[in-house]
Amino acid sequence: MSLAVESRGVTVRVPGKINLELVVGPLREDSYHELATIYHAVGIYDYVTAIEAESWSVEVTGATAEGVPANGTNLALKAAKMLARRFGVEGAVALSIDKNIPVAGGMAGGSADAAAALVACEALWELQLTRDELEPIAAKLGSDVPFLLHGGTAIGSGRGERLAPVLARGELHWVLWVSPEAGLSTPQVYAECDRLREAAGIEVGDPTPSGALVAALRTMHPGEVGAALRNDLQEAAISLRPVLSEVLEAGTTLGAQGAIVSGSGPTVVFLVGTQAEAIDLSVGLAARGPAGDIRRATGPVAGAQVIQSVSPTGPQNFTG
Ligand SMILES: C[C@](O)(CO)[C@H](O)COP(=O)(O)OP(=O)(O)OC[C@H]1O[C@@H](n2ccc(N)nc2=O)[C@H](O)[C@@H]1O
Ligand SMILES: Nc1ncnc2c1ncn2[C@@H]1O[C@H](COP(=O)(O)OP(=O)(O)OP(=O)(O)O)[C@@H](O)[C@H]1O
Repeated sequence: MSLAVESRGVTVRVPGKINLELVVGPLREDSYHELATIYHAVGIYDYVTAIEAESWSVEVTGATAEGVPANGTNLALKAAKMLARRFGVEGAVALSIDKNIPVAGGMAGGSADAAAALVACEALWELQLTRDELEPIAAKLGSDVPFLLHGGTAIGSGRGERLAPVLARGELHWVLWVSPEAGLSTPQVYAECDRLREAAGIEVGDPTPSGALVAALRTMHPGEVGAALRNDLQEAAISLRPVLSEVLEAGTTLGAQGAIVSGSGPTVVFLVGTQAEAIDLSVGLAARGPAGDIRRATGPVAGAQVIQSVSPTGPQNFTG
């Protein structure tokens, strides 16, 4: 995307995330669940451009734009306004979002756009803030937003907003099954998880990340990482969307080394060993799996990054 030269603007690229591990603890008094999660940013991107403007606005285009609000409820616009309020910025911005991350798909697309809007506006307004300094505002916008500021692979605790880096060298190859139906609501999936636990008489304690996954991430061996994937919301997502169990089974039968629902779903992700295996699995799933959009991505990738900045003196491009 390129900007008109007469306007000052910044474009940020931001990835979606999956949760390699999502251990859901008890419901807290503030209505959030205590979590132990391992976030992993994957190379499916939204692009958020912030241009100096007289009044606040947002427009949404791109492959997955349908259903995304182009008004004050858009999380990216909320993020830009919150940053302006916090630092006494008087101007406004016109945001445009080029959307490719599945919507309500469990890949934190709205959170990604919010993180991107913070990074874009911070650069546009020359606030000189570090990512760590943006984190408290990010956490107010949503539990997943701080992670999308950083990307990579990281442990999340608290309600998911407290981050610690994980040593993960190398690259993982993923095949994604994206639901052709509407997405799932995150609060509904958490509520279904509570309901299923209550019905089964299951009481959970404080969540802790499993050593097995952290150890597997040190070698990045796909068989070991695949065997250690865990998502406590998976059963709830399947309960609300039964086709997901067929999707998981189809990918496993076709040779995936790991198969898991992403976050609150309904996107399903499969881990394979190489790019060639990813192509083979995509072809097999498209031919024999339940109907869905099949995509490929690698991870980990960086979080929100400025890729272009335009001023009256001309554009400046950044690699990323
Ligand atoms: C499913 C995940 O994507 C896994 O990373 C996140 O936990 C959801 O993160 P998010 O979409 O940024 O969620 P938020 O916007 O903070 O919260 C939306 C709703 O999800 C539920 N929620 C979220 C996070 C959490 N730790 N416990 C919860 O129960 C709550 O009902 C909350 O009202
Ligand atoms: N910029 C945005 N992009 C996508 N959805 C947005 C945005 N702003 C607000 N929304 C609203 O948020 C809802 C959830 O969208 P999102 O794509 O973030 O879900 P998700 O990927 O399941 O989230 P998570 O994985 O963080 O639980 C959408 O249905 C939409 O109404």
